[in-house]
Amino acid sequence: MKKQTAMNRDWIATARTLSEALPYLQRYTGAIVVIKFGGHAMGDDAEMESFARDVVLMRQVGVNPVIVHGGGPMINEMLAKLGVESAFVNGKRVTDAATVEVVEMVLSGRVNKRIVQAINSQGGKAVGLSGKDAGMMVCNQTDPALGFVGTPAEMNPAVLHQLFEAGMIPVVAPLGSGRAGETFNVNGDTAAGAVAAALKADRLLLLTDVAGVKDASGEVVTELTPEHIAELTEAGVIAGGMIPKTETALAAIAGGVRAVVILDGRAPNACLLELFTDHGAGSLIRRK
Ligand SMILES: Nc1ncnc2c1ncn2[C@@H]1O[C@H](COP(=O)(O)OP(=O)(O)O)[C@@H](O)[C@H]1O
Ligand SMILES: CC(=O)N[C@@H](CCC(=O)OP(=O)(O)O)C(=O)O
Repeated sequence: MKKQTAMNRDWIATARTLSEALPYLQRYTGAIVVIKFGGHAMGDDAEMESFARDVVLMRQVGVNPVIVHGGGPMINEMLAKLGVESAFVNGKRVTDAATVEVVEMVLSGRVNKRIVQAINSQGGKAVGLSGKDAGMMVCNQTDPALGFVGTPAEMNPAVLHQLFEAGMIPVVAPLGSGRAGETFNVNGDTAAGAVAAALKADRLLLLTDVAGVKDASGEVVTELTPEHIAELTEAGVIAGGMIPKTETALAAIAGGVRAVVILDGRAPNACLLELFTDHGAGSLIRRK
C-alpha cells in the first residue's frame, strides 16, 4: 500500500469532515437560522471575511440565514468623535433625538453595509435593511427615561420570506419604527430574538466574544435550562452584557424558536461548527 503523506492525510480528513456533515446538511435544508452578529464579535477584516464565507456556505447548502447585527462599539466611537455623551441603563443606551440620528447613521450606513459587502464579496446575495423596512419591526417606547429606545411590539416578517425565496440573505440593522413615525434604537440581542420568534426560526445563534455562558468556576455550560439560567443570574454569575442574551434566549424559546446557542463569533468557522458537526460550540438552550 502507498505510504500516506501528511498532505494526503489532510485531504482524507477534509473528505471525512464533509461526509460526516451529511446528516446535518440534510437536517438544516430549508431551515431558518437567525444569527445575531454583535459589535464585539465582528473583529478585523479577515474575521469578517471568514464569517461571510460561513454565511454564504449556509445559503449554498439550502439554509435560510438572516443576520441581525449590533454595532455598539462603532456607535460609541462615532459619538465620541462628535463629542456627544452617551450613557447605558441596564444594558440599553439612553437615546435622545440627536443620538438616534447617529445610531441610525452608524448601524444602517456603516455596519450594515460592511456586512452586506463582505457577504457579497464571497459570492452571496446579501440585502441590507433595518427593522423599519416594510414595517418589519414596529416598536413601543421601552421607557420614557431611555428616550428613543424601542421594544418590538408588532413584527411583519413577510419581506424576509420573500428574500429567502429569491435566494437572498437579509442583513438587518436593529432599528424599529414607532406608530407616530419615530425611529427607535433597539438592543441588537432583543431585535434578533424578535426576528427569530417572528420567523419561528430553527436556530438563533447569538455570536459574542466569549465561548459561551460560564458558571461560577468559569466553565462554559454546554446545555442550559431556564432554571439554571435563573439560578446563575440570581447568584450574579450571569451579569452585564450576558443578561440581555439569556433573557433574549428565553423569550425566543417561549416565542417558538426551536433552540438558541450563545457562542464565540470570533472563533474560526463558529457557525459551521455549530450547525454541521458533532462539535456543537457554546451554550445551548432549547425548547422542552
Ligand atoms: N456568566 C457569564 N458567562 C459568560 N460571559 C459573561 C457572563 N456574565 C457576564 N458575561 C459578560 O458578557 C459579555 C458579553 O456581552 P456583550 O459584551 O454585551 O456582548 P456583545 O457585544 O457581543 O453583544 C462577555 O464578554 C462577558 O464579559
Ligand atoms: C438600545 C441599545 O442599547 N441599542 C444598541 C444597538 C446596538 C447594539 O445592540 O450593539 P451590540 O450588539 O454590538 O451591543 C446601542 O445603541 O448600542
